[in-house]
Amino acid sequence: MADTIVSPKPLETTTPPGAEVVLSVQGVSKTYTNGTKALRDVSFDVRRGEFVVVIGPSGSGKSTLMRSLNRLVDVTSGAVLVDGESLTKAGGARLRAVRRRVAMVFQHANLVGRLTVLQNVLHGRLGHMGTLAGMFGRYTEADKQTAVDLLREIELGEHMYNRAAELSGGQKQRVGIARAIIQDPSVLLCDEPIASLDPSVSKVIMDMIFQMATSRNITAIVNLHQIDVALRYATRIIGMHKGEIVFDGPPADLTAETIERIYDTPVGELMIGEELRGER
Ligand SMILES: Nc1ncnc2c1ncn2[C@@H]1O[C@H](COP(=O)(O)OP(=O)(O)OP(=O)(O)O)[C@@H](O)[C@H]1O
Repeated sequence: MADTIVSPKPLETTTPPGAEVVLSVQGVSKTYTNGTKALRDVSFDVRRGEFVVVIGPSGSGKSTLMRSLNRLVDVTSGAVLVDGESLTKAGGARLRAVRRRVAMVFQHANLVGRLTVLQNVLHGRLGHMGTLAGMFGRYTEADKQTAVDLLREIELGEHMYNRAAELSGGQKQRVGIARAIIQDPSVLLCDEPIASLDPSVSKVIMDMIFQMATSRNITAIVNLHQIDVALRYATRIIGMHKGEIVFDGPPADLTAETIERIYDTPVGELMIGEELRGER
């Protein structure tokens, strides 16, 4: 697979200098029950408005990290703070409140196929509603209007009453993004959002994630396999290797040497686009 869907020129960053920390990962380790150490003492802070891309070879712990940030995975030690509140220690209603601030876009969108596109977007509001109201789908008029507006923004307005199962892969992912955005999160997690899409659709999806997050000042953390895409969009890149962070900095600092350290492979043997081989 040639991973050259966009040229490696970083977009303008909108990160305000000195913005507040919205996500703090403090000494996080994760050992699965089979003994695999997926994360080893991982620490970093992310500020409002940053667009962070996490790269690393298969098995380096990117998905485990992502899933630790919304507690789909319980960490073995360390802490994750969202807007200063502990996600790792919270339980019950507090946990629900903290998780509400973290939205996720999945590789396969994870929509409910038998429901309409509009209902799928509205699902992003469930965390804000009481159990009964959520069970009976009693969304507020404001929520419904926001969902319709978002669907128009992502150019799926005419499909809002279609069943989600009828959409293409790229359209489903757009709905997944709208569902995450309507949650009004502080942090948007995207776990390999373009891994199952072709290059032209991938560009549309990455542009959409970037635009929707940065225009709303939502901090985004995106797992990607494609280094050239990471360089194009990221305001900051985190490189993982065997469960550890081995690079954390701006795209301009990602040298060929660093790429080799992250992937444990000579740059010439990686499919990263010609520009990156000679010039970095
Ligand atoms: N549920 C699990 N139980 C046991 N081991 C797991 C589990 N999930 C992941 N692992 C292991 O943890 C390590 C990190 O996996 P993870 O999926 O986080 O890596 P990744 O960088 O996201 O990989 P990929 O790019 O292939 O998705 C790997 O060795 C993996 O086999």
